[in-house]
Amino acid sequence: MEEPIVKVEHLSHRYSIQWAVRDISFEIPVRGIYGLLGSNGAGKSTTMNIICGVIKQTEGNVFISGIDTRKHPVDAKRHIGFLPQKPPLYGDLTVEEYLLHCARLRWVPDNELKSAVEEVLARCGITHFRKRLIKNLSGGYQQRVGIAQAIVHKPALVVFDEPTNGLDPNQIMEIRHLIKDIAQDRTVILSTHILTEVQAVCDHIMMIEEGKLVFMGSVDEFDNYIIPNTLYLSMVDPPATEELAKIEGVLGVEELGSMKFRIRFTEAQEVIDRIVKESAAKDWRLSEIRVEKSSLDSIFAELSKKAH
Ligand SMILES: Nc1ncnc2c1ncn2[C@@H]1O[C@H](COP(=O)(O)OP(=O)(O)OP(=O)(O)O)[C@@H](O)[C@H]1O
Repeated sequence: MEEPIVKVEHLSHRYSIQWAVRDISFEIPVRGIYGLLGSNGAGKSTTMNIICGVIKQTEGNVFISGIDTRKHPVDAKRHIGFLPQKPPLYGDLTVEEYLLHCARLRWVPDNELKSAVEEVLARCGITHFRKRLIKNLSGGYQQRVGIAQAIVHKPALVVFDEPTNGLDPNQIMEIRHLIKDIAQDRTVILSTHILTEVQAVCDHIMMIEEGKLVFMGSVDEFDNYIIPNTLYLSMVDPPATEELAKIEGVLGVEELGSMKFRIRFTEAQEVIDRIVKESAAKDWRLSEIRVEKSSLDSIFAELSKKAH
C-alpha cells in the first residue's frame, strides 16, 4: 500500500509545563485540501510547526511520505513547503532575489533555479512585481510571495498557517483561489479559525480543541455531524403547530414567529412532499420551504463544548 502523505502518531507537545497538543493521531492518505480548524490557542500552530519540523515534539511521531521527521528532518523537509503565520519575508530584497534565495535554501539544483523561480512567479501572479522590493508590496501580494517561497521546490505537501489573516475581502478571495490552484498537484493543509474559509476552500476538516483532535472527516460529514438537518417553512395561513407535528416523518416543530417554522424530520423529500400536499389540501398557503443545513458555526460551538 502507498505511504500516507502525512502520518501523525500520538503527538503531544508541552511548552514548559503546559500541554498545547495532547495525543493527536491522524493520517492524510490522499491529495486534497485539509483544513485544520480550531479556536485561538487550540494548538493549530503548534501542530503545524511540528509537522514542518520547526519545533520538535515532546512525544509521538510524524512521518512525511514515510520519512520520520525526528530521525530524518532534512529529508522530510524536502517534501514540505511551509507558510508560517508570519511569512519569513525579507523586505529589502526584491521578489526575485528573495525567491532565488529560498530556492537555493531548498536544494533546488543550480541549473534549475531560474526556471523554478519563473514558474512560481507565474503561478502566484507576481511576475510583474519581480523587481519590486518586498516591503513595497501590499499585504495580499506579500502573502503571494510567502506562498511562492513555500512551493518553489515543488514539495508534495504544503502547509499554510492562517493564510488569509489580516487581508481585505478581495485579497482573501484571490489567495483562496491561489491555494485551490496549488492543491491541484499536491496536498495542502491550512489552519484557520474561520469556518467560512474551511467551507470555501477545504475538502476535509480536522478540528482541534484544547490540544485534542475532536473531528476528522469531509466538510459534508462535519456539516451533518451534530445537528440533524432541518426544514424551514413559511406559510401565509399556517395551521396550529400540533397539526404540523402530526405529519408523518416530522420529529419536532419549532415556531419561529411571523408564520415561520423550523421542522426536524426523518427523511427530507418525503416530509417535503407531505407538507406540500397538506398545504395545498388545507390551504395553508405555503410561501417557502427549504432544507436548512446546520451552520458550521453551530457545529463548531457544539464540538468545542464536547471537547471541554
Ligand atoms: N512558545 C510558546 N511558549 C509557551 N506557550 C505557547 C507557545 N506557543 C504557544 N503556546 C501556547 O500553546 C497553546 C496552543 O497554541 P497554538 O499557537 O498552537 O494555538 P493556535 O490554535 O495556533 O492559536 P492561534 O490561532 O491563536 O495561533 C496556547 O495555549 C498557547 O498560549
